Amino acid sequence: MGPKKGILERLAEGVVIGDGGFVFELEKRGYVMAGPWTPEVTLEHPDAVRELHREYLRAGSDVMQALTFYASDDKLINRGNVAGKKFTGAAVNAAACKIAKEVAAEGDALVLGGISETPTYLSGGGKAAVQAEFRKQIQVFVDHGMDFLLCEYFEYVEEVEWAIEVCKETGKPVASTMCIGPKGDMHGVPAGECAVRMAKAGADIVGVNCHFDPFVSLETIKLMKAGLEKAGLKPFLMCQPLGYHTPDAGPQGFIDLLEFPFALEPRLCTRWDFHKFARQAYDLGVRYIGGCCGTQHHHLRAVAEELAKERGKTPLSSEKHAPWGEGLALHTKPWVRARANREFWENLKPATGRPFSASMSEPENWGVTAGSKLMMQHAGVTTEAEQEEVRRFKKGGGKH
Ligand code: MET
Ligand SMILES: [Zn+2]
Repeated sequence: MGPKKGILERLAEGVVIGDGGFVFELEKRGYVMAGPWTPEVTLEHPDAVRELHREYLRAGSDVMQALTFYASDDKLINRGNVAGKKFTGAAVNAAACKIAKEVAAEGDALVLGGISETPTYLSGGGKAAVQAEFRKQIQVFVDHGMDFLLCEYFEYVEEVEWAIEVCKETGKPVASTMCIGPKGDMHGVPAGECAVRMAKAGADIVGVNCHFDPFVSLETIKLMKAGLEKAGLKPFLMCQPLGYHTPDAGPQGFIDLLEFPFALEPRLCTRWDFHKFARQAYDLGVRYIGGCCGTQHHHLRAVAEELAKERGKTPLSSEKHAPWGEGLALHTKPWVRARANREFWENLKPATGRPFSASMSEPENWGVTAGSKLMMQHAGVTTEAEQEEVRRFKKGGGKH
């Protein structure tokens, strides 16, 4: 085998599959604490991290993203290091890089080092202080020869511009995803403008991660794409959404849902939702497709199976998963065998099994929030005239 193809080459040739949600999955498995969400697990339980990388590789993931989320010193020291631990960003990040490289070598995957928003920025620290935090992390990625860099989970475009600037100093390809929805960043900068600013700062790949479901995230990508086209910019597009449905979320996404983070399971997307997402993302021109919080092995495998033709290969774990549920043809019960087909799974509207489960956690907002259009469609309000009526009703404080 010759040298590995780089990320930009792979994106130019076809579609790249990202990874799933590490901190969320490892929280459920007992290795990460919800609240700080910091990844000391790379030092405390490296095997748990290694196993999750392997699961994603088996699902078709082309990139082993080192588990470096929130591993800046300012975050670890002030809001991480649970139970008196004294791990530094450098130590956590170095361990993460080592594990990612080890598993990547078991396949043909690239390795990626990522930085995310900092408490220093959120508490009003200036550019120099914020960039100093990033520089420490990025030095570790350079020392470990990571293939490319990612700025992910930024709520403010100004901070991600500073992040991209530091990443560019390395000469490595840079990807950049903000955790924003169709309403834009937390200062109200529109999504299209955020994309343009990320690209102008030098990002080769731009898009969104986290905070919103696959379909709301694609709405944001559409706005980003329109902004980029208008500005004559052509970075690759990237989308790593939640594995949860969030049509009722406001501008800050799932963080504000009452179920965040411990009762989101009834909102979990199915693998069939991810088939649909992968197709829509691909058709929209998104070439880097993965997942964030809540996404698991089977979501990524669904992306890889949906795009098997485009990629010219199926994931390793398809060995145990016939397309569209066809493995059920071997079931002993005839009524289950009847579900061994695409039509059945594509058209199924899964129940929650909870007699008092509302479809929206804050149904009173359903005409006015980010995904309101989708919510209305779910609720059967399909024509533009009906939707307008709902909007008017909601704006009038519910008075008809
Ligand atoms: C809260 S977003 C977390 C992103 C990170 N890549 C992870 O999956 O853990
Ligand atoms: Zn996430």
